[in-house]
Amino acid sequence: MKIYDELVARGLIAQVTDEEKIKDIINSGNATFYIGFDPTADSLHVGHFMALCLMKRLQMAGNKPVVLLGGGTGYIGDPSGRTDLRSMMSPETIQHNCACFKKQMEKFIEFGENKAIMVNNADWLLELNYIELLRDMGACFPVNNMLRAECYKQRLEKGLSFLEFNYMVMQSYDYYYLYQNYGCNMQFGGDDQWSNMLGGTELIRRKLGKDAYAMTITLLKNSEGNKMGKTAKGAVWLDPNKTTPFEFYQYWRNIGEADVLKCIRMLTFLPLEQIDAMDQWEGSQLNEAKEVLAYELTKLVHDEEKAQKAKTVYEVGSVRE
Ligand SMILES: N[C@@H](Cc1ccc(O)cc1)C(=O)O
Repeated sequence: MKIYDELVARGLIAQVTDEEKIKDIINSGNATFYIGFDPTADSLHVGHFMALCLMKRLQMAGNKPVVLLGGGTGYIGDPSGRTDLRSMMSPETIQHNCACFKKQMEKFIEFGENKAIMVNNADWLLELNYIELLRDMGACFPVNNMLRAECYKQRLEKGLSFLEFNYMVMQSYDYYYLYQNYGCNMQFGGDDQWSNMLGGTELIRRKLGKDAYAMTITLLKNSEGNKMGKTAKGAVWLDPNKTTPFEFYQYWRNIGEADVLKCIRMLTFLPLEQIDAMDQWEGSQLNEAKEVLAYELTKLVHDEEKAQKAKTVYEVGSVRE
């Protein structure tokens, strides 16, 4: 099975700008694609993990990943899909968080010559000149369209500042910059990024007369429609000091029966045939499926030994109860 069909079969694709083109390019391993990560905390979380796994899947199919750290966009903060106002981060926090992200990412993605590359948009965004940028790019962003963008919907009721309104311009500029400097012709991201990504493809089309593509991945929601990867205590982090391997294991081990197969399909690297066979499972077998999910993910994020240990501790705990 080719990579595009695999992504479809895993339920990972939400929206695409041009399905046939994207399919052709990623199936032939000719894409240089990027995903951006804003340094909003000192650890990655489950949403980032999904994006990194997508990178890995595409890299395994021969495509070239560009990981973009938002050391520049972090100064603004993406309002996409959010109702709350983000607090401004200090330059020190931004740099610290970028360093934490970098360290964690290196565990998942192979960087180096002919492998993935990592860039930081602080390198080009922080030196932009305001008047120059407005004259160069301003005309490519029709405000009437921007105001209709899905990502601002909730914000238009509650208030959207000019600072945040500019976020889309920055992300679009990134894509334009990576297109020109790295031959990057595809951008991926969470589904809430769709409008920001279209801003970029449109900018490339208007400024350079070239086609560039965008594809979003499905947000991970449970059967009740709530975003997954959160507990009462907050996000499920990848940093073992913030969410221990056991807590991480436990989170997945306790998810709803209705969600377990979907998660195995979207988050693990188990072969699809094996997952399809599990589709018929019911009753106590679903418990086994949860075990598979929790084990596989803990192994990917931490390591096999920690996964085994978490599994044992969990079993001992449930016998005692
Ligand atoms: N806006 C993205 C991060 C991002 C930053 C810069 C980009 O060029 C692309 C993506 C997010 O909040 O998840």
